[in-house]
Amino acid sequence: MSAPVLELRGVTKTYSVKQGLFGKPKPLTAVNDVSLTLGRGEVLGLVGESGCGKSTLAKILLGLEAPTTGEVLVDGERVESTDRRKLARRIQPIFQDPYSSLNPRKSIEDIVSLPLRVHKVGDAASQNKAVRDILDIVGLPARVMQTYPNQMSGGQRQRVAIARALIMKPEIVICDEPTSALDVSVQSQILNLLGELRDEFGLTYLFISHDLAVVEHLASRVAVMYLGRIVEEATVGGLFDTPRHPYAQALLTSVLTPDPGQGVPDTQLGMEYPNPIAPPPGCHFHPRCPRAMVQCVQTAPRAVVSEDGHVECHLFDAERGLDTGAPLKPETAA
Ligand SMILES: Nc1ncnc2c1ncn2[C@@H]1O[C@H](COP(=O)(O)OP(=O)(O)OP(=O)(O)O)[C@@H](O)[C@H]1O
Repeated sequence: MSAPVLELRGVTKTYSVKQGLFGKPKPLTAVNDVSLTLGRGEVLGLVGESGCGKSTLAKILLGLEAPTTGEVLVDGERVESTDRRKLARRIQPIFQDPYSSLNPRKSIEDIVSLPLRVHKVGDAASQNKAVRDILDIVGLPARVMQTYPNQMSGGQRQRVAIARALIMKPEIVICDEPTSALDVSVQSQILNLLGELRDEFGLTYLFISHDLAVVEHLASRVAVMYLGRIVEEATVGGLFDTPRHPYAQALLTSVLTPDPGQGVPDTQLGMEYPNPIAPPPGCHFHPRCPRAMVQCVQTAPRAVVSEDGHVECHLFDAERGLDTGAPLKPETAA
């Protein structure tokens, strides 16, 4: 990988959450000690179920939230969330829902030119030309400039959102579920467009999705997130060939189910997603893991690839080395 353009070092974000009217505030760790790097021009996929912390991570990268601990570096330089203006020129978002992320009372020209006006880039004439140019690049005719979001289809609106993100010529684009509100046929058009734009402008993407099949389309590497932690990071090929973490294995199985796009069905993992205010002890995944061992209640095992290519979870004992433990749920143990 080339020198990282974006780096997260041990980033944690904890919110204080009150449960009920008289409940005492409790800490909720939305992002837990996450370290990631993105090389220039790379597409890193970030996958995980709803509530695992993907959007919080995106907000930290966009300077919309400050990490509780840890740091974000752009081109090796530490970024403070107070540097939001500086960050906006380099990192731009594309959000999930083009219906709610575009102001319905503003014309497309106003929406797309807003970043230029906020950052006082050029005069009115050059801003108008920049809007025409970027609309052309994302495949929209100049005549849409005077129309409003409600006069457009979902795919056209997402093209507008992409144009707005790119008008500042950012280096990094945080795509937070950019296609999940769109029809399947439109999804692939938008994914293709994002791929073309990346090639043309050398963009770096963090591509967030709950759907591994969508990530596979664009990303070269994938990070799998569970309860705020990155549980596995691999190349797309590596993850699809030999997923190590049992959660990554479950995600992959869900890609092969006849109802793609729905994340991991609860039925497959046996229970609902845990409450991040009271995460399970030991390995956070153990209550849902079909291969959990008794010891997983205390400690997270390591995934080890055996000589025949099988992935097994092993406990690590300083004296005995790697060892398999006793199954927690004998009835499901393979
Ligand atoms: N401002 C906040 N205050 C308190 N808790 C929050 C806040 N923002 C997020 N959370 C909690 O942090 C956890 C992670 O949320 P986040 O939105 O980052 O997850 P996600 O993976 O992006 O989910 P989704 O795909 O549903 O948006 C959730 O339990 C959420 O309720």
